[in-house]
Amino acid sequence: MGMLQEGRWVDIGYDTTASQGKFVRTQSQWRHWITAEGQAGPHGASGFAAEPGRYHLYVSLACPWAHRTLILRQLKQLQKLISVSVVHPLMLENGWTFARDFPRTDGDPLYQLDYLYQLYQKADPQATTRVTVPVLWDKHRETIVSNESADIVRMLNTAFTEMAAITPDYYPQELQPQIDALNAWIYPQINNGVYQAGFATSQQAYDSAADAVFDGLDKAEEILSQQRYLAGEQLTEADIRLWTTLIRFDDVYVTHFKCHRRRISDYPNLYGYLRDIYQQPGIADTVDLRHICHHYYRSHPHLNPAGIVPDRLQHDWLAPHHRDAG
Ligand SMILES: N[C@@H](CCC(=O)N[C@@H](CS)C(=O)NCC(=O)O)C(=O)O
Repeated sequence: MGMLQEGRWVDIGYDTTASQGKFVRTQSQWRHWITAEGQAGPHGASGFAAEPGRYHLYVSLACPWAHRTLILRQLKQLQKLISVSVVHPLMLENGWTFARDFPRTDGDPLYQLDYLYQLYQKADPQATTRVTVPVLWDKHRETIVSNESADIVRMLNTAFTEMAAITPDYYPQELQPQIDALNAWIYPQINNGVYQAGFATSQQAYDSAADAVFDGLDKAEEILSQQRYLAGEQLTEADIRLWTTLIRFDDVYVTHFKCHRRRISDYPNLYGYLRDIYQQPGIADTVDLRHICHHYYRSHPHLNPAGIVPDRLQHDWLAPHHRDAG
């Protein structure tokens, strides 16, 4: 693991000493928006108009944040408009790489680079930044539009409406306050909470992160005992954001991040909901447990020095979920 410092790659891990053993995720630095006409979005510069073939999405199939963007690309049927490529699952001293010696990796189809940090250097030769996926890249201007998945999800939801098939709106106006309120606790308690539990370097930081994770899961279980999805009967962005953590939970977060108090398969509603979303068109294709398990168990030598990948759980994610029974 490492980062760019004034344009140079330095192999350093996350420092938790200044935060009493607590893992603090850094803010994404590229926050422009693709919009229908290229007008500026909620922040960032203008000039990123929605055009077929202009943008490329670099993802890891292991990463839950990248996974959100991949799912939106499927749900919004943007496959022909936005190209995608998959990095190698191992993230070690060179960060994410474009190595091809693992199934379903694509290398770098645009510039044949070796490492993702070289793409960041291309966008800004002087950058001081972590080098994260997803990256939404503009092939015309040869720069990063955004490396913040929460924003990418929103722009994929709306920017290409004029040129893509008609699809549902996953952040509909009338549900926005409710979705924002859900994201406001699901992100810190669950999405980022599992990382805070896993990367904690003090008992206290671990204890409070694990409590937050399971409080959050209990709360989600309760909501989903009343209704099919988090914001009601309609699938929204909030569900996709929760779901990419749930699908990794039993295989990885239980063991590797010590979130072992309960598994998702112990919660009847969360488990049915996990299967419900898994079974929707295009979603199962975005899930790759080999990438997920090899990434986590082999990319964090401080947590798992021998890099042993546990044997596989037997999931039946295609079993009936009965959540559409009404
Ligand atoms: N805020 C970012 C976070 C993305 C992120 O942290 N991705 C992880 C992979 S799961 C990563 O690339 N980490 C590399 C690093 O932090 O050096 C987003 O949601 O897009």
